[in-house]
Amino acid sequence: MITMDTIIREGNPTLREVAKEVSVPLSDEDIKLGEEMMEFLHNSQDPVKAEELGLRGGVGLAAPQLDISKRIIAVHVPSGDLENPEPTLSAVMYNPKILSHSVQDACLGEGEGCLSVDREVPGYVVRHNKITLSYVDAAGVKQKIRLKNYEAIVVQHEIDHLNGVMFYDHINQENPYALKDGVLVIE
Ligand SMILES: O=CN(O)CCNC(=O)c1cccc(Cl)c1Cl
Ligand code: NI
Repeated sequence: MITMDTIIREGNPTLREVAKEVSVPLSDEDIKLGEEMMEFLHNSQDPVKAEELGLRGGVGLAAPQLDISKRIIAVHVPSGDLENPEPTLSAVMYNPKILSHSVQDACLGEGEGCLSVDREVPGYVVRHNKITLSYVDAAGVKQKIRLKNYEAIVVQHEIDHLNGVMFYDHINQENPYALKDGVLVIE
């Protein structure tokens, strides 16, 4: 089971490597890893389990955060509305690739956090507002989807991990809250 002890922290060189594509058809090992990554996200978002296991909450996770330099990410974005418990996006993605993106940029008003970063790093993380993404799903099927707003931001945070990029690499050092005209701030 993945716990906070499994997650490597900044300073570990694996976080700065470009991860390798996984072979398709998927190996049992890679399928099992994806399942464990998704289980971690579920546990981290469950108040009882998170407290029991001492987990920080997360809506995404990338294999390099487990010191495994493979292009595998898991995302589980709850709808945030108790009436409708269905997540807005829940998937394990193998070899995810951004095929195209909007001109429109966006950032989260609250900034971003990372389980591999044991500190707050304030500031806007400007990303693409909309992306067209291809990936291989847990069943080994090639998928092509379009994402926007929060879901697109989360997936970009995870794909950054596959390329050795940390969220704070995008923050303007002079003025962390500087914004170019037209950037959408997502609250
Ligand atoms: O790489 C994944 N993590 O580090 C998990 C913890 N961070 C989050 O869940 C998180 C929090 C805020 C904004 C974004 Cl975009 C993300 Cl992804
Ligand atoms: Ni992260």
